[in-house]
Amino acid sequence: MLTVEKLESGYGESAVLRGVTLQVRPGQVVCLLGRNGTGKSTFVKSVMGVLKARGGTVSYGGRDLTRQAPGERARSGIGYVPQGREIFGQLSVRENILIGLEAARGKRRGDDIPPAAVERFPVLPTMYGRRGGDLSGGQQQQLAFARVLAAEPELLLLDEPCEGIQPSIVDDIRDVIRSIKSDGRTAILLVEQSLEFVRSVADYVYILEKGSIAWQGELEALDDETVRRYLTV
Ligand SMILES: Nc1ncnc2c1ncn2[C@@H]1O[C@H](COP(=O)(O)OP(=O)(O)OP(=O)(O)O)[C@@H](O)[C@H]1O
Repeated sequence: MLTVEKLESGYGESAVLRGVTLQVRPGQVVCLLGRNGTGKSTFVKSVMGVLKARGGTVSYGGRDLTRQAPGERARSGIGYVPQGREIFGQLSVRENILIGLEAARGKRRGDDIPPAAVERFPVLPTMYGRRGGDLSGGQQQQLAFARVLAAEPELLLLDEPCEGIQPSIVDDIRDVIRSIKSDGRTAILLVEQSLEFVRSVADYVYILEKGSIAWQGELEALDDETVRRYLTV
């Protein structure tokens, strides 16, 4: 469903991605690993179109999205939870979710939050009136998920969703990812540092090094030697 071919991207003079090819199939959980600074976030941003690709192609469901704006990609069914969550701190929890819905569907249809947004986060409806900025880190991460799940995406891009979050909430996020996976309607491309977390959710793994894919394979093939070679710091 998502096919990225020979993607090149970077900032100013510096080239970060030098021809990255990756695929995500329907319902799959694909993890992108790599040491710090290898370009994992750059990759996800380029897939979403937040950062312009300098070469290569991004296609989704057979459509070439390479030159589409992020909003267009969202309307095609791609949901993005950025690193650092990017909650609107001054807006209420309800507004944060409705804005996600509006962004993905073009315009707002009333003020109803669809059940799909919050069914996995029972705490959120009890906080609809609170400011996003007043939530804890873990609650903000749940809100960031709810904001994209509201539009029922077919592909979810998750950039380090467990970063800076306490262990009990990490377990909750793992449960959410597993529940999305078992529904089988939404594929996930996950950037994650914790190998233990990756082992508990992934189907397929790609490892980035020096701007290109150094290793790829089924989760079961990710052995200690590969981890030492490409991931140990
Ligand atoms: N806005 C930016 N402007 C210039 N350089 C950037 C910018 N964002 C990232 N970089 C550089 O691009 C490279 C890749 O960064 P990126 O954040 O994609 O890596 P990452 O693999 O996601 O790292 P981490 O695991 O630390 O989040 C790094 O050298 C980083 O310093």
